Amino acid sequence: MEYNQRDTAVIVLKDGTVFYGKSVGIKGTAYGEICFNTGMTGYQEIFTDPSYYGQIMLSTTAHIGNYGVNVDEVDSDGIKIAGLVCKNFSYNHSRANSESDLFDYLDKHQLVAISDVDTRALTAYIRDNGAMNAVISTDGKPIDELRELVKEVPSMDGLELASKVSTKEAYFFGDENATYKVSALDFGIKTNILRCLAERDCYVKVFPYNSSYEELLAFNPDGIFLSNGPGDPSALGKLGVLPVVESILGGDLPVFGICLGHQLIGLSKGINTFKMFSGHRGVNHPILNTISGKGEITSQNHGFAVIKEDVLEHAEFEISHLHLNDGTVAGMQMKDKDVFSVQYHPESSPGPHDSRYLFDQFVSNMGKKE
Ligand SMILES: NC(=O)CC[C@H](N)C(=O)O
Repeated sequence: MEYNQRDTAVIVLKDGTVFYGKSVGIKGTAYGEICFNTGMTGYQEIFTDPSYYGQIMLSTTAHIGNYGVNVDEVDSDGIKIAGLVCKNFSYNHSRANSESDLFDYLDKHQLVAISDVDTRALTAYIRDNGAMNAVISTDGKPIDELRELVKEVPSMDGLELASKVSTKEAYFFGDENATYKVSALDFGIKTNILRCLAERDCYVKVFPYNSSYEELLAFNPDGIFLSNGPGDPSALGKLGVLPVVESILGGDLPVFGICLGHQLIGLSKGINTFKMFSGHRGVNHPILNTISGKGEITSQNHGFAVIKEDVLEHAEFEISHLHLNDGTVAGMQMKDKDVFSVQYHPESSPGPHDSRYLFDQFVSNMGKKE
C-alpha cells in the first residue's frame, strides 16, 4: 500500500520498521510505547484503563467497534491510551444496550486510531523484538520525519506517569453506611476496582498519589488499598511514595495491592522491579495460587514485574501466585501480616471472574479486626 493514498495511516517503530493502515480517528500524530492486548472483548474498558496511559494499544482481536460503547463500561473518565492500532474497524454496531458507536467515541476523545493493519505481523514483530516505542500518524507526515520523531519519544524504562492520572482531589465511592471503610491510594485506579469493593460492603475514600500516611489514616479506615497505574513503578520513588507505603505496611491495617500497587509494596521493602521483554496484556493468562494449589485464568496488563529472587530471599514475604507461562511472580504476601498483592487484575474488566475471591479475602481480613 502506498502512503500517499487518501486516508492512509502509518506506524513507525523505534527501530525504523514501518506498517501501514487506514485512519479511523482524528488526523494527527501520537506516540508512546506500542504494546498488544490479546483480549477478544472489552475494548472500551481497555481504552479507558489509566494503566495504559502513554501507551499505543495494538489490539489482536479481529473486530473493534462491533458492539458500540456504553458509558457504564468505562474504567475512568475517558480514553487513556495514547493511540489505537487494530485490524477491522466496525462503523456499524449492534447490541441492545450500546449508547453510541466507537467511531464517535474516538472522535469525542480525539484519539489517533489506525485500522486495516496487518496486526498479526506487527504483534509477532513486537513479541519477537520486545515492547518498543512507536509513532502513529494519520496526518500525512513523511516517514523520514516520523523516524526522527520516534527517536525523541521517552523510554518507558524510568518513566513516571502515575501522577498524571491520579485524582487531584480526594473523593468517595460507595455507600457511606457500608460496614467497611477503605482508604485507596490512587495511581490511576480502575473504576471497576471501586465497584468490586463497593459491592462487598465497602465505602472507599480515594486519595491522590502524594497523600501522606496520616491523611489516609484520618478517614479511620478498616483497610488500605494500593491501586494499579501506568509507567515504571521504580520512577515513583522520586515522588516520595515509598516511605508512605512503608509506613502503611508498618501499621496493623489489612492491605491489598493490585499491579502497580503490588510493585510498590515490593519496592518499599527492597524488592526490586524489572522491565519485561514484552509484558502481559490480555484476558486469558494462567496463574497458579501456590497457597491453595488452584489455577486461575486472569486478566493482565503490565510491562514490569517484581524480581522473583528478591521475593524468595525476603524474610517477611512469600510468593502466593505464579504466572504459569513464564514463571514470573504474580502475587505475594507478608508472612506475619494481612498484607497481600497481585500483579494481575482481579477486577477483570474485561476478563474472567476467577480471581474476584481476592476482594473477598481483603474484606475478610478487615472483618477479623472488628
Ligand atoms: N496495570 C498496572 O498497574 C501496570 C503497572 C505498571 N505500569 C506496569 O506496566 O507493570
